[in-house]
Amino acid sequence: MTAPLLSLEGVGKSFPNGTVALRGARLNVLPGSVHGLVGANGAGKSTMIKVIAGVHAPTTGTVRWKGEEVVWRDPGSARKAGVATIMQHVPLAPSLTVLENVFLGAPGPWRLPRARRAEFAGLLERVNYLIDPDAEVMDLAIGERQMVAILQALAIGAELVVMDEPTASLAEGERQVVFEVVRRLSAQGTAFLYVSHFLDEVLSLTDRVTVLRDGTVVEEGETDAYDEDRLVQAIVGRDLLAVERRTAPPAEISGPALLAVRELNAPAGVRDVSFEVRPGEVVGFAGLLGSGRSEILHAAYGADPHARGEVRVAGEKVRRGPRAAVAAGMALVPEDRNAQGLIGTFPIWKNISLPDLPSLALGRVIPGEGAETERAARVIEDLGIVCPGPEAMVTELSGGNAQKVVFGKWLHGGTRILMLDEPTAGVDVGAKADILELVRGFAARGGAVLMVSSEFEEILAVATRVFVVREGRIVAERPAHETSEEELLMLANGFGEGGAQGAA
Ligand SMILES: Nc1ncnc2c1ncn2[C@@H]1O[C@H](COP(=O)(O)OP(=O)(O)OP(=O)(O)O)[C@@H](O)[C@H]1O
Repeated sequence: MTAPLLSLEGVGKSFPNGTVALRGARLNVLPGSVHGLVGANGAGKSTMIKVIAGVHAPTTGTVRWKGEEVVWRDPGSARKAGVATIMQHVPLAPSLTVLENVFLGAPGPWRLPRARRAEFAGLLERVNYLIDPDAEVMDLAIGERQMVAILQALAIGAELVVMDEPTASLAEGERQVVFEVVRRLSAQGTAFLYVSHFLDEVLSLTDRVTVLRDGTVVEEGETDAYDEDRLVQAIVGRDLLAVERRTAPPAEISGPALLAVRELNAPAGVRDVSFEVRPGEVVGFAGLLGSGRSEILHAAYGADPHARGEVRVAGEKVRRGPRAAVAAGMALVPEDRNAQGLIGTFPIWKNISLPDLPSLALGRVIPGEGAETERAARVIEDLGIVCPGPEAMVTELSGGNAQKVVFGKWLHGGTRILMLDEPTAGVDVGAKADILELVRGFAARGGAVLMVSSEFEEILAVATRVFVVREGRIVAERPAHETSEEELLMLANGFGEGGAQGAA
């Protein structure tokens, strides 16, 4: 067998709070290979990446690079050795240009425009991609930023590129570009460690795969030996019950609208949107990235100060603004949950109680008697949040588990209308099924749900009705049990008959 480029043996990592994130983990990344790393939320993937990137020192075990034992005490040492790590929230300098970003970490004087430009052109040729070197990074789409990060890795001569969920927020076309580049560069000899919850990506892109569960490696081998079922089995440690698609019309949904939206317009890209949602309904918004699907949710919730239109909850007009929306029983779970959903310096229980903050004594640091800890414990249980308990700080959670906290805080309490933007982004296959079940249960108890998802399969699994969104408008409406992923995709792309504006 080829000697590994990077290998981890018996690597353990414990955090000061006692959490053991890795125990005796191993990994062998072969030169020029694409190696998949998968596991449930909290399994230890990010911790392993951080050990490789020199962010965390392992508590036990050894790291070998090209056969030599190494101790990388900071990210600079790993980078110098040839390991580039692209984290999920790509830390580029937004006010610098593409060219400046690409050579930010490169050795030598970087203000030598002419030489740098020639080098830049060479890098573009290697990846077969075009991007304006003088564009400012803040103006780029997420997919383009991802490419800048890859170019940055190449500029420092990385032999191993570690990518943490690189396609999580990308549109289909952009995902394909990333795959293309990974394939191309691995053929040229660059190795990749690829972390993703999208198992279809892992199956089609990687040569080898390692499965982590509870900090230990439970499987490793050539990807060809796996199919999706076997990977899921290894990840969650049990067979997973698929969330069954609705094949029949939902039980009679009647009564007056719980949410009525009229003539919603916003400069962010919402045009003449009107619709109603009744108690018990789950309405899916299917559209491509940039179609305005998320903007509609934000405008209806009152999070967009420039939006105009009328929003009524149970017949009562709601004033604009998140405060009034929450008071009316609306909850928005945004896609970017880290930035918008959680307070890092608060423990889990307090984050979960946040929607009721006015009723909490300010500055309290221990859980209140009964209700609050109980609620937090229930959310932890319902969503299978991996954590030491309700007192754990949210900064100590894995990415997917932190997302579950944001989702969970709205599930209990006074929420009647749940607006979900990509509710399962970043959560593992097991938790995905749990979240979809909870969405169904919330509606069954008389709530109304609005859900945006780029995975149409997921919309079809829980929605009762689907609105297709394109260019800021609802261009078609379908009962979920009468449509298919193919039809939704056609409509979202502007093919097929338009259909009525989706007023209920
Ligand atoms: N700084 C920290 N302090 C304490 N515990 C931590 C810290 N960082 C991570 N953990 C814990 O270590 C475990 C592994 O977390 P890690 O982030 O590696 O999981 P992951 O596999 O990347 O999950 P996800 O898919 O949700 O991103 C989790 O139980 C997490 O709560």
